[in-house]
Amino acid sequence: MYIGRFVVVGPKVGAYRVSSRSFPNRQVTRRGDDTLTVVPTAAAAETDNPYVSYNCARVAGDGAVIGNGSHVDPIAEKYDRGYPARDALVEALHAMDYEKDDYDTPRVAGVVEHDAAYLGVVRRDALLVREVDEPHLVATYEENEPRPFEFEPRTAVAAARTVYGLDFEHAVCAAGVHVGDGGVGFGVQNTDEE
Ligand SMILES: NC(=O)c1ncn([C@@H]2O[C@H](COP(=O)(O)O)[C@@H](O)[C@H]2O)c1NC=O
Repeated sequence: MYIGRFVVVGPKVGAYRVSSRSFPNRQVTRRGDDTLTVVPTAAAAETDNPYVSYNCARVAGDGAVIGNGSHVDPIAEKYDRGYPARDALVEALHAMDYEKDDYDTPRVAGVVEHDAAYLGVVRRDALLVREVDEPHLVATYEENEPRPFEFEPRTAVAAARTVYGLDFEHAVCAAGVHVGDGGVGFGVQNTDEE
């Protein structure tokens, strides 16, 4: 099954996976200490599609923000300025709305804190934002309603590796986050890594 891009978040651990039919030549790279970015690889054809490169994970507020597009930045900025995670998700997802592409692709996002997690999706027909106390998944296609999801990893690296390996089609790259007592850790899984 193809579900496109998706996030899985629970307290302490979360992950984001790029799955893509149209733009497979992409990877997650670190930008400084507090940001992960999706960028085209050298093999990628040039495109003016505005949705293929963006910050997919940022350290912010009491934890980390992940998501499938440029809305990650305003969510992180609001959350960092003191908005509760729920409100940062609602405001930024509502302001940016679903993507204006051929598929009306939803925007999905998650916030991971040490003791809580939040996820949201803005689609053509709905804006849903929810606090969760166990891991949940939401994706751009098919699985576009947040639902509980069994997710065992306990580190950022394991979270990235786990979502990359899930049995949904067209895996491209993935980012993991872990929010511990000592701060936020990131993990990355790209196609050419073991
Ligand atoms: N965030 C992303 O990495 C991303 N990659 C592709 N899209 C959008 O989704 C459309 C469909 O892409 P695909 O066929 O790869 O599922 C693309 O034309 C583009 O507008 C994206 N936008 C949202 O998921």
